[in-house]
Amino acid sequence: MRVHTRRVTAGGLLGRLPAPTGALAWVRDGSGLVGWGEAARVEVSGPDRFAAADAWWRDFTASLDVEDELGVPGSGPVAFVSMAFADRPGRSVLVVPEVVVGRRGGETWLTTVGESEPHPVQPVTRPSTVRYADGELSVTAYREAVRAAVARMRAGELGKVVLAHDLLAVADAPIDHRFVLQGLARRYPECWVYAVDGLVGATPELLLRRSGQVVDSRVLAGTTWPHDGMSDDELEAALLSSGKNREEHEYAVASLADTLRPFCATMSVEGPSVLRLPNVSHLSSDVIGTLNDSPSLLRLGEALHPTAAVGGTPRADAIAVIEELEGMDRGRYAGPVGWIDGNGDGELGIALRCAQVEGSTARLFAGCGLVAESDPDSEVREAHAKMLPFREALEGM
Ligand SMILES: C=C(O[C@H]1C=CC=C(C(=O)O)[C@@H]1O)C(=O)O
Repeated sequence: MRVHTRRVTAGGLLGRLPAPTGALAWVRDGSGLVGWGEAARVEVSGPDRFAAADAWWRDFTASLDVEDELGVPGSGPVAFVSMAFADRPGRSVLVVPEVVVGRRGGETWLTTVGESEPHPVQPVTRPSTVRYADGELSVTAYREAVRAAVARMRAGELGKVVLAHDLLAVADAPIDHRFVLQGLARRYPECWVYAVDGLVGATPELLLRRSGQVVDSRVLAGTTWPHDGMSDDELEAALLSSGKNREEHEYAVASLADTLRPFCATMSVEGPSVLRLPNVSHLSSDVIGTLNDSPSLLRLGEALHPTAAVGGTPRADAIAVIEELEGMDRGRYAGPVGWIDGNGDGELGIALRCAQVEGSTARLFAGCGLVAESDPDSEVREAHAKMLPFREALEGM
């Protein structure tokens, strides 16, 4: 199959997506990648899903006839990736678009894969009404699950666990993924706005980016949101001095850094500082490293997932508590999402602040990191605040 990348004149990315569904995107503040059409796709599952996806991608790219004028990360063959959170059940997806448009550092490129059919551009539509209903885990059941998890941490069974719940949004017409993506991009330029196989969202958290030998990650955990008339500066100061939030954050940083360190010749951690978003603020740390070998981004993602930003500490105990107390299938929420290229480079975020969109229904997810000091009512409010980006984008606010 022939793959051809060439420079094109600059222009927006999300505005190029031709159809209401099937959008592929990974865009932050106007830069990134969008794609459409499917030249190839693979679905994998189980504990070996990363290895299976990696092997498939290596075989697929080895068979390609590539002409790439740029030779930068994201030019040449690209697959959009969305991995299931859990080993089972779960369906992970890699999609190779027929057409990719990429943009970084003032350069814009277009890649075609195989014989691409023309994709007529359809107008973007918005729903006129949206109704909400409980998902698999209602808000009240979530509060009880949080209470039970906190009791276990107070009894010393584990240090941290992240519990999530879901919410159904039902629109009066099939949801146009581009409408949601554009709304998210407008309000959350600091986030990576993404869409892969119907999972649509805007994540502030980068699991790992690999550009040659350099890797970096943005770890988030510990959250506040506007309340009690506090100013942004007061909220920030309270977050930085909160023992409970710092503990949550330290677990998340340690889980990422301790796993990444053996792959690196050098590694440094900076933080925490505060990342301010319109709906919430997070404690945020940046981890930067130089690899001592050349593992692909997918194999690195396999080692790192799930960090304690979405799982917990110890990891295996936290996964068992999540399975027992959430009792729902997270699907691809909280799994790695992003893109990889033919050199094993790419970007994997953590699929947060998202929904699985099917027809006129969206299943929204949000979770909260819990430690022994957590208060169930506050965690319910925090999860609500984390669902606002998707809700507002869907409602056109
Ligand atoms: C699990 C989520 O957020 C994670 C990322 C940032 C802060 C978090 C927290 O403070 O609980 C969570 O660990 C989610 O948005 O669903």
